[in-house]
Amino acid sequence: MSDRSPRHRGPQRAPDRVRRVAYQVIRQVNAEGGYANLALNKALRDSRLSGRDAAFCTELVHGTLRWQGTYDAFLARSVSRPLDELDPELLDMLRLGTHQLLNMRVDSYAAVSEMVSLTRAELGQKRTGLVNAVLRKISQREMGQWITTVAPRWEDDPLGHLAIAEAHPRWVVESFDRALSDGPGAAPPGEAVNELERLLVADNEPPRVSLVARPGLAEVDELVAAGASPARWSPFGAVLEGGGDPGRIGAVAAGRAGVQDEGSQLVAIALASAKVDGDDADWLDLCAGPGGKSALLASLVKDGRLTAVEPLKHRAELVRQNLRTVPGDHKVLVGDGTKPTWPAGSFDRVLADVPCSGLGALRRRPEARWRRTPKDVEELRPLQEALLESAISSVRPGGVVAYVTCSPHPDETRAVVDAVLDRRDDASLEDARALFPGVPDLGDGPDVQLWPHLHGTDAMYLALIRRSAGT
Ligand SMILES: C[S@@+](CC[C@H](N)C(=O)[O-])C[C@H]1O[C@@H](n2cnc3c(N)ncnc32)[C@H](O)[C@@H]1O
Repeated sequence: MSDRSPRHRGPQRAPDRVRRVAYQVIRQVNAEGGYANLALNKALRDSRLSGRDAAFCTELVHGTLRWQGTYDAFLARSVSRPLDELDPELLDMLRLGTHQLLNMRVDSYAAVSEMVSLTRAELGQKRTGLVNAVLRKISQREMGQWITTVAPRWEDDPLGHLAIAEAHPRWVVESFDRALSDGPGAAPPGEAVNELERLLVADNEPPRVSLVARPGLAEVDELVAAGASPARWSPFGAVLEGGGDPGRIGAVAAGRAGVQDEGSQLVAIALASAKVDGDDADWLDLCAGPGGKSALLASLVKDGRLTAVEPLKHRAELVRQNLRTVPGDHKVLVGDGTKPTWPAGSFDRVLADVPCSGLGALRRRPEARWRRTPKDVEELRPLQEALLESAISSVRPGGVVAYVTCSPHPDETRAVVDAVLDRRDDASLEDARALFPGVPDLGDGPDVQLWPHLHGTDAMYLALIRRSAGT
């Protein structure tokens, strides 16, 4: 590990290598719209950081990106100009320093001194004075004191307080509050805000690595023998409690098992286990890329086939790769799910796992919460409705559709389902809760919302819709 003590070095010493890699990754993510996980993995490989250095670098990158909106509120009180007048590269430097000072056990003197060296190397000597002065101000208070200083009081504005204290944009906090107050599995009156706090805290914890043993190809026991523990509810799931690279497990390397959140497994299993009378050999995955749910559905369809649709070629290729080990006559179509190339009513079961804001998977993508906007949700709505319409038209009378999102935002979940079902007289909502055997806290139904703080899964939403003959 690098020597992190500045005391034995001269004033012009080289910056710490680990912090430099972390800073460059943060810049790439914030300046170029990159994904933290991809950029970090590449940077760790290229710089050959491993062990404790890699862990330190990961915490610097993930923590800084996850908390950056909150840190900006602190920095706004510590810089004499409005933050949007600061150069973005300087702002990222200040955020990285703030994270070390307030959220990591790095000695204040070391953190400031390291950030001054890094600023000199990356941004030039002229910027070091400002970084030194601002970070010294930040170091004068602890995290809790900063929150008390800048956040609205809980008593006056609990959502505004939580937005700062738990690092989520306010509009996201408000949408989660709506979902928890009157969505499926709503908290009892008066409890919603406490539950909201538990959700936001859970969103700030990196998830455990969750695996799926593809039915017929691998057994959970094989994953357990490789060090995983059985998942709580998915009969095909397992969890790598201590983390680590899942690729080292033979079944994963061979594509007989995969990495998949337990919530994603549960919604696919729910669709596969809904009661359907008569023919049951043709299943459709209407929005398939990258194909995690396709692979699970294809290994569950008995004596039948899955058709997987995905408009983006490179994602359709990922679906093909995910299906390569699953026996059967499965098909991948590159196309638009709203423009079916198959006759209406051709399928017995349809999954519409529609493109969404991804607000249910914030644990996985530290930068995502600050990048999404309410406009994204608004703009996705017509596509979500069109895909659900198409899914219902694609299923035969008596067959079922699962409308799924990895977002709990009510405008992407119930609002879409209600709008589409209001327009149709040939489909109705069914209670889906019985399709999640043993899973607690599913509320009053009929739709199902899973939550990170209650189920340890991504916040997956499922509505089960049955097609009737119509009038
Ligand atoms: C939430 S992801 C699906 C995840 C996938 N079911 C899985 O488990 O791996 C949504 C997918 O829908 C695709 N998509 C976007 N527009 C579409 C359209 N018009 N028709 C079908 N799929 C679409 C996106 O490219 C994306 O791959």
